Amino acid sequence: MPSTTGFTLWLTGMHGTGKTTIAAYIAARLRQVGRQVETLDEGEIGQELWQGLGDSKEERSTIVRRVGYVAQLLARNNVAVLVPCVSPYKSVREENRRTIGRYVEVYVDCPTETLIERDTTGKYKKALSGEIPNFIGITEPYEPPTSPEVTVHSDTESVEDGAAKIFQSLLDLGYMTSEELKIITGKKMKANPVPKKARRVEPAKADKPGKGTKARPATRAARVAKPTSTKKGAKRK
Ligand SMILES: Nc1ncnc2c1ncn2[C@@H]1O[C@H](COP(=O)(O)OS(=O)(=O)O)[C@@H](OP(=O)(O)O)[C@H]1O
Ligand SMILES: Nc1ncnc2c1ncn2[C@@H]1O[C@H](COP(=O)(O)OP(=O)(O)O)[C@@H](O)[C@H]1O
Repeated sequence: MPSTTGFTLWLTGMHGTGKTTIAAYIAARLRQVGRQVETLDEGEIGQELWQGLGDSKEERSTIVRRVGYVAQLLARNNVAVLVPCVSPYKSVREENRRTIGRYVEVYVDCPTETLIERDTTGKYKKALSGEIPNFIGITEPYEPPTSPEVTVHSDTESVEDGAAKIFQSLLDLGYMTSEELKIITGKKMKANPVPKKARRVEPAKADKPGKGTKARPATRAARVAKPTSTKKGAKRK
């Protein structure tokens, strides 16, 4: 028996891709089977945990490490922790993967053009006009994961489709049981166990960008409207 039934489901992706929506869907279903669930939403917990921190690469990395630390504390105490967090830098996410353990990375992907069209919060408009400087995916690169456990394409897959892939991965990794998933999905899902050796814990070495690791600077978006200001270290808006 593992020493905890907790795990961390880390959803990374640009702002507006659907991380929070998918996390809320998963959280509700985990509660349905009696799981203790915490969602660490960077927007909500930010005021408490990183009040005053700005938007430089270093500060963003600190934020992601802090969220990772809290996730680790909760997950080792049987909590299913959901983390919808842009977390743009691959090296920091991999650092968290190593320290947190029982970690499942979900890359929520969506073309930048679609994000700009959706723009449910108006942040892309502000980023493109330069009102929000250093915006990830517009004026700052987003580094996509190379081999996440799950990739969800939120422009072509529904929330339910994305969640089904996530549940399958949780079953394969042994973090959820087929009984729990039968209650949630109404179907008998079969596990394709991931051998312990094949589980992704990357060695602690500096990241070299390789195939598929190219950062996404949203070049088209940047061409659409060049922001008027690129001030570093500005406060998060
Ligand atoms: N500069 C920059 N670049 C990219 N994304 C940014 C930036 N500033 C804020 N955000 C994202 O906006 C989401 C909500 O932000 P909030 O204003 O509620 O809070 S906060 O900025 O996290 O403090 C939240 O994203 P989601 O978690 O995807 O909703 C923030 O990460
Ligand atoms: N397949 C999908 N998965 C998730 N969200 C989607 C999808 N299709 C459209 N959306 C919409 O996109 C928006 C994503 O917002 P949100 O979940 O807050 O994103 P994020 O947390 O990544 O910033 C929501 O309005 C949601 O309804």
